[in-house]
Amino acid sequence: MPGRVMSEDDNSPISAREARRLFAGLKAAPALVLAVSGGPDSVALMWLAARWRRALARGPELTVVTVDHGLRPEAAREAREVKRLATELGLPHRTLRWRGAKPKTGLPAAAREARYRLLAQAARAVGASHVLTAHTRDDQAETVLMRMLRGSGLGGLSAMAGVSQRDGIVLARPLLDVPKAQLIATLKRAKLGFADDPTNRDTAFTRPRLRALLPLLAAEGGDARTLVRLAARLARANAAVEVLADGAERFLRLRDRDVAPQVGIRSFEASAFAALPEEVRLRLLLRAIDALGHEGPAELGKVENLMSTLDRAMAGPGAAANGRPVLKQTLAGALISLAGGRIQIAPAPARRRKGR
Ligand SMILES: Nc1ncnc2c1ncn2[C@@H]1O[C@H](COP(=O)(O)OP(=O)(O)OP(=O)(O)O)[C@@H](O)[C@H]1O
Repeated sequence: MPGRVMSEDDNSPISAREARRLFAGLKAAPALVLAVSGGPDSVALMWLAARWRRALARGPELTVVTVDHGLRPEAAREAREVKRLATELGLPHRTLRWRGAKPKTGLPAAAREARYRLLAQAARAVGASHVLTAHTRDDQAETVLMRMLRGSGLGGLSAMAGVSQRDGIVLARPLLDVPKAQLIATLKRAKLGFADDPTNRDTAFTRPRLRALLPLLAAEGGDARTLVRLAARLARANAAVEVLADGAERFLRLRDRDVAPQVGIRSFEASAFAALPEEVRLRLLLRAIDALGHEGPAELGKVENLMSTLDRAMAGPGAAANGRPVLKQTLAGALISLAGGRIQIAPAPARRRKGR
């Protein structure tokens, strides 16, 4: 099948009308933090948000925040450049530094974690309800691809949500359906410069390597739009499974009404649990382990292994008999046991905790 040809719209600058639609849900917020690295996407976000806000009689206060991860010598200069642009647009700007030890492995993930923590702190400091990032449709497609290669579950393959919560702050991605090419066109039209972060092309990292694959996939018909559509469909299925898991949890609790609830312990009747669909059982285990374990979140693959072990133990002799547990296993700081026909999930004893 020939590759999809980009529509003209994919390359056109974003109009004021289109920007009003992108930011429509944010009008009533008291204040917004714009996360701006100085790269093209986030400079475009800043410019579009400033233009949108100027056209409103009343609307949220905007504050631009740049995080300097302390990893590249140019970062401080780039932050100053963002400040200059923000000031030109009449917006206040703050630079926040990631201090402390940097890990030797998993540096991009640790930097991202630190960045979101600092952005949430900045939002609280200025009374903002939301942090806005400039993730684009291309970023979303890369995320889908990364997670496909990792063999992620439904939740992971749903990729990034347009709106989510983090540390009590709403994380919004208003440009998630916008192709990067449109942001570049917007910058060109506005005659705005931006920083070129070489890490984005550094093939020592997975994401840039996968980014290079995207044109090849597009030539086979799997362009960004297709990958993003896949993520949206899986997000829908994922939301449905979550609702089923809510219902199953209520059902199991109802069946448990004769059992005195113990604080900090979840317990399911094993036969009722076994009758549920596999994906729902996995969610229930994941939820209980994440809620009660102290090393979460649990890895999906490990919970899948645990469930196979549980299935075998439930089918084996002695599972329903009272007495010694037929299974006892720790996972992500939670202790899972099967005894007397019940599955029980509790915090793992302190002495089993990592590093103690
Ligand atoms: N150092 C940073 N300071 C503030 N916000 C950042 C920073 N790095 C990333 N972000 C935010 O997170 C979004 C996605 O991050 P990602 O690493 O994909 O962006 P980037 O390639 O560094 O920069 P850009 O998306 O601006 O081109 C950015 O669009 C931006 O909104």
